[in-house]
Amino acid sequence: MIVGVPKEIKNHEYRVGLTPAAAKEFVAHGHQVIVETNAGTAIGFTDEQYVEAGASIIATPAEIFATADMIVKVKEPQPNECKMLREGQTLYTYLHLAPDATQTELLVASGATCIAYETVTDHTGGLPLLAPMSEVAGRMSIQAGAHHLEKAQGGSGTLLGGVPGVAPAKVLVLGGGVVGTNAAKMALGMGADVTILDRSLPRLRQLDDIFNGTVKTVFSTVDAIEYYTAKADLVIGAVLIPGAAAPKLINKTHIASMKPGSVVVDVAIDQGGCFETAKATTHQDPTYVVDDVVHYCVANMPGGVARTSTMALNNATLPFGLALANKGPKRAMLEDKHLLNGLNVHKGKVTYKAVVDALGDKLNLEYMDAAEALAL
Ligand SMILES: NC(=O)C1=CN([C@@H]2O[C@H](COP(=O)(O)OP(=O)(O)OC[C@H]3O[C@@H](n4cnc5c(N)ncnc54)[C@H](O)[C@@H]3O)[C@@H](O)[C@H]2O)C=CC1
Ligand SMILES: CC(=O)C(=O)O
Ligand SMILES: [Mg+2]
Repeated sequence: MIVGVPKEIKNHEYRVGLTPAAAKEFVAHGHQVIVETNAGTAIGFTDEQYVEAGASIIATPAEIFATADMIVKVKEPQPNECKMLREGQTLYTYLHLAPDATQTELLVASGATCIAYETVTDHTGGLPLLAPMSEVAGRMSIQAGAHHLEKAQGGSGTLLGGVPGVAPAKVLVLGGGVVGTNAAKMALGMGADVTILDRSLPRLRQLDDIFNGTVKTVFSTVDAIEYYTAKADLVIGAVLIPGAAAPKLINKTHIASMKPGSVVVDVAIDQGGCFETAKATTHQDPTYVVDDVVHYCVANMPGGVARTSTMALNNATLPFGLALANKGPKRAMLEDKHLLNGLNVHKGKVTYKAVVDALGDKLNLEYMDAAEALAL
């Protein structure tokens, strides 16, 4: 199979779909790998390294999309990329379709087989291709929050850990999954006073064990959200219902109740965000202010530490990517229900229920079971 790796084009996105080491694995399995020139240069993966790995360097994205059987990316395809996809071609990348009608419409129109990293599952009920980026974004969320609590960044001038004689800042983490756990680790490490809200009691029990009582765990209710948000210096939005639009847990009234100069980091913004006041921002212009509360809502946070993120992402995506290439996408998915869960769009059919729930009426979409769609 010909595996194509275009350069990412989202704002300040320097990650790349395959590292040279991953490209070498595909070549070792008898595949041809084509990489757009300078796809990884910004993070130290040079064209020469890809050539040494056995890949070919291609001048333009148009040539990659025209030639490749499978496109391996990081971020959701931008409109001009969607328009280059075609039936019979596989797209393997993050998609986040539920909050994105434009992309969904374009992928349906393309006829291509579109596999979303973020909905591939594992036998523990986890999301193995989302997890590495959630680890990164969770850790970064505290760095970003601490930075924006500084006066010069619009914050209240609060140090997360406090100092002897001055109490630490209060950090509220909404959602104690991968992002939330990694955020809590960093916040604790900096000496903050951390509370995690989740609606899963088993998860709260696990968190209590993991943190050995050093974080407060609270069952997520409207009342708890109201109470803890008003007291927090920093709120991290980290909830997820896989593949679905994020629930809006924090409304305008909650935001208005916060202290001036408090900071919210909506990591869940890639699924539409869990703050009513959130809108996606970029690394170039990451924040805006609503009711004196600084909002940081960067939809591709791991792109900020693109070298670490690319290696972490490839560790997770490589085995599934090789299965797709070695067996062909159809057989690979039919033989692995966890990979099949990644299929969101195939031959114009939407095969992920939560996407149809979010956009079905607006786009006139009908849901089709993934295995059934693969038989088309
Ligand atoms: N902005 C960015 O650059 C990035 C964003 N993300 C996003 O971060 C979000 C979280 O991802 P993960 O931590 O991997 O998900 P996860 O599935 O590991 O954790 C989500 C947690 O939210 C909890 N939850 C769901 N509904 C809730 C509610 N109503 N109240 C309280 N808790 C609730 C679940 O019980 C679960 O523990 C996702 O939207 C993901 O796409 C991930 C990586 C990068
Ligand atoms: C998960 C995601 O959206 C990202 O890593 O950019
Ligand atoms: Mg206020």
